[in-house]
This record gives sequence, structure tokens and C-alpha cells, in this order.
Amino acid sequence: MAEPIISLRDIRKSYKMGDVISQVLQGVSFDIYPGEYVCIMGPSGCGKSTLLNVLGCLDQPTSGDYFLGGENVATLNDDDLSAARNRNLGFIFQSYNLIQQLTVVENISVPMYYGGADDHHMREVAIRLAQQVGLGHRLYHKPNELSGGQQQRVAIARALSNSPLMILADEATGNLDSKSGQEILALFDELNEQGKTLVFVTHDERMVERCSRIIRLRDGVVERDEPGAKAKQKLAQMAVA
Ligand SMILES: Nc1ncnc2c1ncn2[C@@H]1O[C@H](COP(=O)(O)OP(=O)(O)OP(=O)(O)O)[C@@H](O)[C@H]1O
Repeated sequence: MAEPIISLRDIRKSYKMGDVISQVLQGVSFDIYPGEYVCIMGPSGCGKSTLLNVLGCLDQPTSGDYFLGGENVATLNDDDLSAARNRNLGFIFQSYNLIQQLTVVENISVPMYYGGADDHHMREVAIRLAQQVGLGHRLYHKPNELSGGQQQRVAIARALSNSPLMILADEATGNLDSKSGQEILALFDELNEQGKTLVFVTHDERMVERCSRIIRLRDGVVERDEPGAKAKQKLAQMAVA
């Protein structure tokens, strides 16, 4: 079996507010392997965003080990953490988080720019990715000239631009109407079929029906870790063959 892309070992995260310490993550451990399509779910306040922030190297756990691409990121300082984030991870947010003054091609290039890529390479990759997500006819538009679904496509292309080990998303379809949401879900299916590893926090049941694994959190611990519909289909096909 391949090496895991990430390994979490007994991850704990607490917040101190005045004299009160609130324990949000209370010992979370799991591995994620290349090619998985994982949905992290659970009731409001169970710690999903906190976990996603740790996975995304946006925040450090209070204790525990987090191996990303073989490196223990739980011990890195802020600069090294940003470098690990830019090298290994692509992010998709509910509100797209595009830079309004930049064109589609420029927005897609942002992670490559921070990674020190040259202009020619950035342009070439950004145009190819824009075409891949169906925006070949909108290369020089600004975000306010695009629909919500198109803006999320830009964000997806941007997340892919550094060829990250894993894409992380927080409610990626949360702001989209039903049709645009379906189209974005189909794009995620396509990316996963091409081998991309996707880890999403979501309440979207349609995504749950398509993923390969569901990690359910409750009160800061993994309550259940089970195969999604995609993994079940594959198992059924193997049983028939
Ligand atoms: N920076 C912070 N300081 C103090 N408490 C925090 C902080 N961030 C989150 N919390 C608390 O941690 C708990 C878990 O929050 P978190 O946002 O991870 O939950 P969630 O499962 O993502 O919820 P939702 O589905 O509503 O977004 C909540 O009780 C929240 O109030």
C-alpha cells in the first residue's frame, strides 16, 4: 500500500478564554492515502473547522503529531509552516477568496507566484488549468464579471496550480445554486478520477454520496470513519468480478 499523504496522531486543540480552557479536538488520529476523496462531517461546533485549520497548516495543534508528506508539521515555526502549506496543499473556500483586482489567469497564478515560479511557467500552467475547469473563454475576466460557479472554478484551478499533495475545501458548494453546485461536484469527481486527493468539510449530502470515505466527528473525536458510496461501489464491483 502507498504511504499516507497525511498522518494525524492524537491531535488535540484547546482554546483558552480568560480562565476557561475549551478542549475542541480531543485526540484525533487518522491517515489519508493518495487518491482518497474524504468528507469530514459532524454537528455544528464539533471541531470540523478547527481540524481543517490544523490539516491546512493554518493553525498548530496544542499537542499531537501531524505528518504531511512525511514531515512533522506540528513542530514547524510560522515561516516553515507557510512554506509547507504552499508546497503541499491547495485550498478551496466557500466564499472563493479571489483577489478582485486580478484576472482569472492572475488569480490562478497566485500560489505559483508565492512558490517563486517564473512568469512564463505561471502563465502557461494558469491557462491550461483555466481550460481544464472550463474557463478557457474567460481568461482575462475579473471575479466580479463571473458567476459564483465560475468563481469557484477559478478557485479550484488556483488550488491545483502548485500540484499539491491534497486539496482541502470548506463547504465548497455552500454558496452555489443547485445547478452550479452539481457542476462543481462533477468537476471534483473528475479531479478525483484523475488521482487528486480531496479532503472536504461539508454538510452537502450530494458530496457524501460521491466521496470514498466519511469521517464523522463528534465532540472533538472521530465518532465514525466509514467508506463512502464510491468505495462501496468499488467493493461491490470487485465482489462481482
Ligand atoms: N479561535 C477560537 N477561540 C475560542 N474558541 C474557538 C475558536 N475557534 C473555535 N472555537 C470553539 O471551538 C468549537 C468548535 O468550533 P469549530 O468552528 O471547529 O466547529 P465546526 O464543527 O466547524 O462548527 P460549524 O459546523 O458550526 O462551522 C466551538 O465551540 C467554537 O466556539
